[in-house]
Amino acid sequence: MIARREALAPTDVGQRSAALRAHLTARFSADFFAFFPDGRAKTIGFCWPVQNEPDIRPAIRTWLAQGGHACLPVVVAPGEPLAFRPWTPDTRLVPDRYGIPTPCEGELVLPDVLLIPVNAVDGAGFRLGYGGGFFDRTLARLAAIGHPVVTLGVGFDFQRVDTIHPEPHDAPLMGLVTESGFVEFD
Ligand SMILES: Nc1nc2c(c(=O)[nH]1)N(C=O)[C@@H](CNc1ccc(C(=O)N[C@@H](CCC(=O)O)C(=O)O)cc1)CN2
Ligand SMILES: Nc1ncnc2c1ncn2[C@@H]1O[C@H](COP(=O)(O)OP(=O)(O)OP(=O)(O)O)[C@@H](O)[C@H]1O
Repeated sequence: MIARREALAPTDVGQRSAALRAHLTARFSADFFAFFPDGRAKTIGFCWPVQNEPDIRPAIRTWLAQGGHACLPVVVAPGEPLAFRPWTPDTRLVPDRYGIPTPCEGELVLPDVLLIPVNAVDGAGFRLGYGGGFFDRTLARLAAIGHPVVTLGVGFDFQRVDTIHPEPHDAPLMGLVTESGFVEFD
């Protein structure tokens, strides 16, 4: 799946990403966050695109312009949950151990919504990532501290599969956004 995505031409990734972003920004309205009734400006956790992952950065800038907040994941160490630091267009990013641009200084925050790239995703919302277990450990940690988070996968249509053969540690996504629209999982 990674090889298929990396084989996409830049213009193709650009067009698919733009379509995906349109579905995303269409949800940046009251009903998207209706299940957060406390009126706080919400923090969206997103990933800096690598290896032809969908580029949702323009949608995040739209979110910031609407008064929202954003953050990026920080790999603290293998085997640990992810941490998160705030992101604005002025934030300095430094490649982490995997080469992923990462904010290396500043406070730690928690996301209310996690937009997480998928390498594959199945009909029940189970995600195949890069095999680090970071996403599942992070969700387990957020659940343990009682911090609610909405989890949406970000991917392309061809990455949808019948089953990724989930293991007990796998936590399903609540929804998925691709170039053709939104899917909500049970
Ligand atoms: N853009 C982006 N950032 C992200 C994620 C993501 O999925 N996409 N992650 C979502 O959780 C976290 C990073 N997840 C990672 C998980 C494993 C490896 C890793 O072990 N890489 C190996 C090669 C693995 C392989 O290809 O089989 C390496 O680079 O040596 C890297 C990053 C945080 N940041
Ligand atoms: N909640 C957890 N607690 C402890 N270990 C975990 C947890 N979740 C995952 N792991 C460990 O991480 C390993 C890799 O998980 P998995 O193959 O699901 O990664 P992934 O979701 O593809 O990776 P990533 O989210 O980093 O892209 C698992 O085999 C397991 O050992």
